[in-house]
Amino acid sequence: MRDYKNIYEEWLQASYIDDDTKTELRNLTEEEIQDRFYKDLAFGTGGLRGKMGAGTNRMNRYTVRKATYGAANALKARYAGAQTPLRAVIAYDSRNHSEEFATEAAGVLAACKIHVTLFSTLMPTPVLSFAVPYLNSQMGIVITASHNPKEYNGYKIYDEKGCQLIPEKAEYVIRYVEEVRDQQKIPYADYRTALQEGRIERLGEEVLEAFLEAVLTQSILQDKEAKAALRIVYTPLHGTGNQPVRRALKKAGFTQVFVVAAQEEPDGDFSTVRSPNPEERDALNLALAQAKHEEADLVLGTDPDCDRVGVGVLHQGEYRLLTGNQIGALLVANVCEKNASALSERSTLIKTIVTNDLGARIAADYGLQVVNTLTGFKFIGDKITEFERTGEKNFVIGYEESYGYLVGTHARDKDAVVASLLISEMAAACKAKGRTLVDELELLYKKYGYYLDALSSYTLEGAKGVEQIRNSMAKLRKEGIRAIPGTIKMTDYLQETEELPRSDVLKFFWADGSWMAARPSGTEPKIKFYYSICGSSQDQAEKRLRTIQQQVRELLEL
Ligand SMILES: O=P(O)(O)OC[C@H]1O[C@H](O)[C@H](O)[C@@H](O)[C@@H]1O
Repeated sequence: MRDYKNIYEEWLQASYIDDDTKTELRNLTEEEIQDRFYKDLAFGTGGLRGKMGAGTNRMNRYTVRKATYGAANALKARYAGAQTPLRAVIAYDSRNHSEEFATEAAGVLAACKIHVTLFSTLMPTPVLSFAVPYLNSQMGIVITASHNPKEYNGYKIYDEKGCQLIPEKAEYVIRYVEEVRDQQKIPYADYRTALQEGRIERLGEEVLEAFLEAVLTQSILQDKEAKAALRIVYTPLHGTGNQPVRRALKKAGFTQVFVVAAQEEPDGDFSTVRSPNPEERDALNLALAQAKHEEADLVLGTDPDCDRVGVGVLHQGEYRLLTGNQIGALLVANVCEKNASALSERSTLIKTIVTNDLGARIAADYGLQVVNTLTGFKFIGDKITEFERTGEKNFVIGYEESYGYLVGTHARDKDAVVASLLISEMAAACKAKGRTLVDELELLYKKYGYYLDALSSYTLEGAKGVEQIRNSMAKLRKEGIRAIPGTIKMTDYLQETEELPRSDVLKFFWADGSWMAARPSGTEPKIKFYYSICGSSQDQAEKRLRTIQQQVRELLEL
């Protein structure tokens, strides 16, 4: 371990470290000092993500400045000799310190002679993705830790198409970030002066309007009466979705949208929710309670940076939460149906290898090609760019089981604004026929067979956790096929496959098409198990799922 105490002392002595940071540092226990200084917060393929606080292993203004200086140098190197002036767009979410970190990043870029458009207010990640090419910029930065707990923040970088950096592009930037060794040498422009001089510009409304216009072009339902009849309860979970989602729904003709008042305002403490992640059942608790009261047909909840959306549907008097796989399948069916006449042999669905196959089956029925990527929407975004370049395929829809969907190419990241619009339109069309989205899903199951999907994740923190995850993957790799009854094949994505880069993912298959995948999370200290169980009925599939889950738990002692 490096001499963390020495680095701690350096921070305490350094003239460039502010007084509040020093006070925070002086009050740390020995254990905390070690945790905050034993390493630098790694700038990985997803950018920076970590707990906020003072120290080299935390998200703070100094680690943000360092990452930004590296990114600025990488951008300048990449565009060396080009005549175009360099421009970047910066967005931030509702987290504590997000706006401050965004301003810090702007100060560094301005000092590096890169023009900055900094949003004047909090903004969803998909709007940033849209804004980068819209504002003729070469780079985008979003300050957000997405759906992580409140202690966290993060820093993601986008390329000139508005796609989050794929690993090879990120590695190029990482090299430049690692070269930044002396914090004192990082140039920094005073924010107010740079603003006055026009090196930093703040805007928002015009870009958001253009984004919403692009979103509205994806509408799949014209029936105004049907839209006006749908009752929706929406929660932005204290994040960036509030304005964009409401405005998109309003423009599309939804007049009965009730927002959860207690979760409407931005709040970096996410005070009314255990975790602002719509994947977690209880994230929608307040919205579901209000929905009961309002007799709403549909419940929508977006995460803090509004790239994920969770859905509840009133069905036979009860609210049923749909999974990401289920929503994805419904979207595929409805978007293909609506655009059937425009589809061609080049039309393509993109999904990840841990997303189940129902959507792919439906897409294939409409003649779509299906492309699978590794986990991460950046891989889906990058495929869209590739399709544009080669002209060989046309993007129709992309989604992941982790509640992220994109229809249209206005953004290159998952977009909970367009998804909220389309989900509401699907629900409205159903209601007009006296049905619900759950009925619609049952029809799909009837046609394509029953698919039960489930995710089990285990949080294993710290160095010990890393080791436990590594051991579990190794054991599964070695013994899985023998130990999990009925499996007939294992694909190991660490081995070379034809179409995908190597990745630590294992997938086990059963003869009837059911599968289970295992991988360490790339964003949280977790090992994740994804199940896709085929069956003749829900009961049968659920029973089988429970048995397999038990077998996996016993094998890995989880
Ligand atoms: O399973 P993980 O590696 O933690 O990733 C889970 C999800 O995290 C983020 O939301 C990414 O944008 C998604 O693309 C990814 O699916």
